[in-house]
Amino acid sequence: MCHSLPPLRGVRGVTGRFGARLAAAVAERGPLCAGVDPHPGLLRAWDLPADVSGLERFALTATEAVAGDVAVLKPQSAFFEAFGSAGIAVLERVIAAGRAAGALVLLDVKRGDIGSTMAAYAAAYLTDGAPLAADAVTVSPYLGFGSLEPALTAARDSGRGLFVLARTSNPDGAELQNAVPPRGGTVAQSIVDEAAACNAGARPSGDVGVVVGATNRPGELDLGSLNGPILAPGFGAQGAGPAELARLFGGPDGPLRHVLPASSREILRHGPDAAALRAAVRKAQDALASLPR
Ligand SMILES: O=c1ccn([C@@H]2O[C@H](COP(=O)(O)O)[C@@H](O)[C@H]2O)c(=O)[nH]1
Repeated sequence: MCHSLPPLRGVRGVTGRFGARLAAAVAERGPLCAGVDPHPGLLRAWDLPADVSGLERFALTATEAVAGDVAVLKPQSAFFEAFGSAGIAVLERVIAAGRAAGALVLLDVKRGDIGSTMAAYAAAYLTDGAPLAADAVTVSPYLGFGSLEPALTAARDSGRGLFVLARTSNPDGAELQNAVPPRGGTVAQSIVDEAAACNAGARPSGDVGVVVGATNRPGELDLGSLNGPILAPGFGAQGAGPAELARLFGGPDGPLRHVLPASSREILRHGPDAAALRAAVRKAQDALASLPR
């Protein structure tokens, strides 16, 4: 797919590309990706009302507490969308506050549609000046990797990134993602290979990442040629720790240095106290520092 993209328009230098910006942020702050997931249960635990004022207090408190310490902040769009337009307005503020604090904001929206509609999603999330423009978004390739072309082009032309769902952290993903297509391999591997083609030759890393759950079994995927970031949700509340990350991504030629372990509830449950939230981030970062990169 990437071989057929039009040439880069050249509006940004190498330092403006997402892969380069991410590598610099990880070098400075470590690989942890902190999630902002305003679950109704967490709002209750923080003693906040289950309305948009509670959403706003929760999301901005979490963002202001942690965004200055992590390379990547990942708001989960679904929890904001649940409150309609007022929730989206809060999400816009979270994106702005996360970026102002120096984090790269990865908006977890998992969008995927036919190409013409995908172009509208690309305009919404990957275009300078759009109210919901983030540094990167999650996308679903399950309408065909080629359907992502408008997002791939928009991301590349604007210095943004994509994280393509490959082998997700939920147990239900296995049946579809480990299915074997007629040409062999697995569906998930074919997605990794398509992303790798987009990243070929990029230094220090490409702009097209994949999502591979930290909860998955080792040996299912060959990530050696990806040359791009790997978002690994499932670290923390879903049960994966540093040992699981090392088993899944470690080893002499393993892609551990490209991995962004993502944790939401395990950090957020320590709020609303900002110092406690920051301490939870530090604890996760310390645990990750023990991994070879
Ligand atoms: O495969 C995937 C893809 C995305 N997610 C998202 O990550 C967070 C995980 O939250 P935790 O509280 O750390 O479990 C959440 O926003 C998911 O939608 C994922 O879990 N798995």
